[in-house]
Amino acid sequence: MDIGDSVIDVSGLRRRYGPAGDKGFEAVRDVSFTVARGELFALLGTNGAGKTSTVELLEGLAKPTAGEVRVLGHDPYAERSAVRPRIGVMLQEGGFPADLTVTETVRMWAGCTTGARPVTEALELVDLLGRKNVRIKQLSGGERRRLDLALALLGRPEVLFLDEPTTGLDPEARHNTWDLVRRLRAEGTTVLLTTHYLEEAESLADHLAIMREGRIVTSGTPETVIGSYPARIRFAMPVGWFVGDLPPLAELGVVRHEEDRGRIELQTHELQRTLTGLLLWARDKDVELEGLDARTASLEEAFLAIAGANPAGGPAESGAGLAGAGLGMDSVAGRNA
Ligand SMILES: Nc1ncnc2c1ncn2[C@@H]1O[C@H](COP(=O)(O)OP(=O)(O)OP(=O)(O)O)[C@@H](O)[C@H]1O
Repeated sequence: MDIGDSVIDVSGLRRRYGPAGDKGFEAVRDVSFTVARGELFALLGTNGAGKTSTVELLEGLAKPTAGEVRVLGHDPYAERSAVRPRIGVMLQEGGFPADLTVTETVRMWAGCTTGARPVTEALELVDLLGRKNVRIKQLSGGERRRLDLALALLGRPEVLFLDEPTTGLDPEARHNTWDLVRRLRAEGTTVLLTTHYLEEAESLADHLAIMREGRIVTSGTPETVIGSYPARIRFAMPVGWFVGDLPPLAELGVVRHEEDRGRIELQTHELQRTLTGLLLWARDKDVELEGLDARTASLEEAFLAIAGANPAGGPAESGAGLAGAGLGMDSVAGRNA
């Protein structure tokens, strides 16, 4: 990646809460990544993995214990006045005065924002125009999230930080938010997103990183992260036939297989080769593989294997995974290229 093109540069980032030693807690441990201009980067991880602690450092809300952050070429903490007008921040908890109406809230925010969008435009973007005279305390949780987003977008930011933007939204509002984020990205906005919705990351992200216990344990494009986990082929063994009757599984490219009461699952990194071998065998033997189902791994499977406390099924030897702990995005993505 051309460094001149990057909008967010994070290197060796650490964040400790409390004092050094056992009494403190290091929530971010040697995190490095780069986000290019116009890209959507998703930070994923289980509860407590360190996503918000990391994003707050990028937003300039706290000073790193160690390491470097550059947003639009500046230190967002030390040079806050240079960075703040160019970024939009949607925090997990907005916290607005409960008695103000939606319009009053946006107007108040616009008063502190350089080059703010008109109130109507901001509310239209997030589908809240119909609720403009409603008081904050009467909004639903999902409507408050959308108001948070409207405020983050008010100053037409070059970089947008979205911390779990669709939590609490119904499916329609979530899809509308995704469309809006896609539109903003198409207009050149760089977006850093944290989310627990893997479908959201899979569908929106150009690059993603999965954190566990304060570290990035894997990163790359959604395709490379998913591609390092095996595809699965499932079928019922024909009556009278056994796994041992199949061609040697290693020759078919199978890396692992399981059998449960006649149901077979083959795992492979070469889905086409394995499937072809299996189907040719079935044709030669003139048998039907009932319930045949072949699919690549999903981001959810990869996530559970990587970020979960109880990893199941490992990454490809050459792929991303726990072996990548502590590596920055480029080095891990490079291994998957
Ligand atoms: N102010 C604080 N003081 C001490 N520990 C904290 C503080 N804030 C967060 N932590 C701890 O740091 C760790 C990382 O928290 P963080 O909120 O960054 O995780 P997260 O990945 O954003 O989680 P979630 O998905 O639940 O929002 C957690 O163990 C949390 O308890």
